[in-house]
Amino acid sequence: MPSRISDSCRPHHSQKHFDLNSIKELPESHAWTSSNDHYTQENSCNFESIPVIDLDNNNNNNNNNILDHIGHACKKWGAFQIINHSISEKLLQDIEVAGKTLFSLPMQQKLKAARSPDGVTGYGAARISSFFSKLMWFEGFTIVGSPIEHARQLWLKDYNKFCEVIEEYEKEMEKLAGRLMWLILGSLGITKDDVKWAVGPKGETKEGCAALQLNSYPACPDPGRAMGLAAHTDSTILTILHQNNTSGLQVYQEGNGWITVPPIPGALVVNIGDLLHILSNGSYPSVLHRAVVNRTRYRLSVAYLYGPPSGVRVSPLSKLVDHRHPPLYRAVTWSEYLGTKAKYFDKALSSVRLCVPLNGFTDAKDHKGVQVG
Ligand SMILES: C=C1C[C@]23C[C@@]1(O)CC[C@H]2[C@@]12CCC[C@@](C)(C(=O)O1)[C@H]2[C@@H]3C(=O)O
Ligand SMILES: O=C(O)CCC(=O)C(=O)O
Ligand SMILES: [Fe+2]
Repeated sequence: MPSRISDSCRPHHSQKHFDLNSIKELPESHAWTSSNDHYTQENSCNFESIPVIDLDNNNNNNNNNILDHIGHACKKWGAFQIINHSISEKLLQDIEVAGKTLFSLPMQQKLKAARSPDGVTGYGAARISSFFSKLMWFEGFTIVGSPIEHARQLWLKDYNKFCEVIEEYEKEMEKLAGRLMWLILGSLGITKDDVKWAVGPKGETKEGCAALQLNSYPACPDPGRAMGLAAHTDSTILTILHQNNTSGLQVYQEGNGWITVPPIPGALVVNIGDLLHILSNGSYPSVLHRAVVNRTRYRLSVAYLYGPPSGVRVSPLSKLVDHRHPPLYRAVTWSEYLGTKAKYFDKALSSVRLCVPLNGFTDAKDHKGVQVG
């Protein structure tokens, strides 16, 4: 990802680094209550979760069938799981091992690759921490492109395997993300002819920008009062998430509250991000989601955050705009939007909004009447 994205993310405060693995009692700094940022741990029971979509054409009657499923999932949930997606089990295992190896290093070692105050990549707390009064039970590592510089800081030598796995994962995810973007847009009746910025001279999908985020959630002595990763939407077109076999991811659904997304071996979760919300002119709202933690089990997730190519200004697609559906958002580059998110967090989408539509539809989060966090 280009440095321009790096310029846009400035944390508001620095924090002490806790070694969460060795803490036996939840510190006050990590104890969330209902008064902290509208925090609520209540989960809904007995509700269906996000759909599982089989990407293998042979298992669906035809491509239209997949598009219908995807369209329905995007409208109703803003998220879905995919199976038969072409990412091998081996690569998913390898990335898990790479993540675990990194997070099990001693703290002083991980801090050698700490994210700098105005940087994007490296080891650190959740970027959105500055918007909350309590700390999250979380440690993260962000990679953009080659991980080699950080790998050198972490290990000095023998980091080749780690780098190979990360690069292979990024390569495979880039292909899958492009394919998913076209499927999702296809479900809105959009073709390659309608999105010039995404198509190269030979009709190929242009390489987008992306970040790989490794998320670690150690077992927590008091999970009911802790928060893994507070509620947020991603600033992406879409995010592809791999979670290990410990549940924790929850999506928010109007009327039903927080719904757990169960880990399915080999499946990947796809989240609609804010830029797709903008592209679709509000038809496919970005999904509010969070991660909760577990008393006994370690949880790891790997998010591939996919955005448009550098410098591209994303705005509601003209095919989705007419006199009855005026454009709801102004054009933004990913870098600009990340800057907006770093400043306004859950108000970022509203801050690039142009007008209130005739049908009275509001932003996903306003609509849900939920305050993020
Ligand atoms: C490209 C990016 C999206 C992200 C900010 C970042 O520069 C790299 C990390 C991403 C992440 C992952 C966890 C949730 C999130 C809100 C955050 O704090 O860092 C997202 C950011 C985002 O989507 O805005
Ligand atoms: O760990 C998870 O399940 C969620 C991670 C996430 O939301 C993110 O990385 O953006
Ligand atoms: Fe996320």
